[in-house]
Amino acid sequence: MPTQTPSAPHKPDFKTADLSDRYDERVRICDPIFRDFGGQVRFCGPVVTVKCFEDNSPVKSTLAEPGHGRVLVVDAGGSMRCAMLGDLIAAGAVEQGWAGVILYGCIRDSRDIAAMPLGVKALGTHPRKSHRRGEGQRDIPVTFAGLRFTPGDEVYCDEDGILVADVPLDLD
Ligand SMILES: O=C([O-])CC(=O)C(=O)O
Repeated sequence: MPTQTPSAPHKPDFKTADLSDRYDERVRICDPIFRDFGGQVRFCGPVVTVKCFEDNSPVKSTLAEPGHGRVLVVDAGGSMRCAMLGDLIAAGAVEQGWAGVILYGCIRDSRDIAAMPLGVKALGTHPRKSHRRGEGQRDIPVTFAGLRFTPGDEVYCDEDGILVADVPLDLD
């Protein structure tokens, strides 16, 4: 067993395809609009949500908190006009033990983020940073890519996509 720091997310073995077959109508599946940018493609954990548009203040502040293996789901309105996550915030998320980020928007510093042990699913990349005016909401249900994410849902991500359940799934 590799040694993990206390805050490092547990990395379970699963395939979303198998979970879809096994749990069928008990799980919801995201429209396939995301690309993988993180060094960790398979990740899962309880959902924390933020909603913000071209202002990444709540992304930065939330990922600076202890992650406890959770996944930050960001409804950034699908903006393709700036990046809501870059290498510094992502490195902080790794440090704090977040399992990953699902971002309905763009990232930057993608080469650096690809080398980090963090799951990152996003729409694309953009060189420009976002505003930071302290605007946005946290811990509310968010809807994008055909799915509603509610804080406390469990999300499962891999190369094939994003699957959401109301309760943790038995992965054995
Ligand atoms: O600071 C930002 O807004 C995004 C960024 O570039 C980083 O996280 O390094």
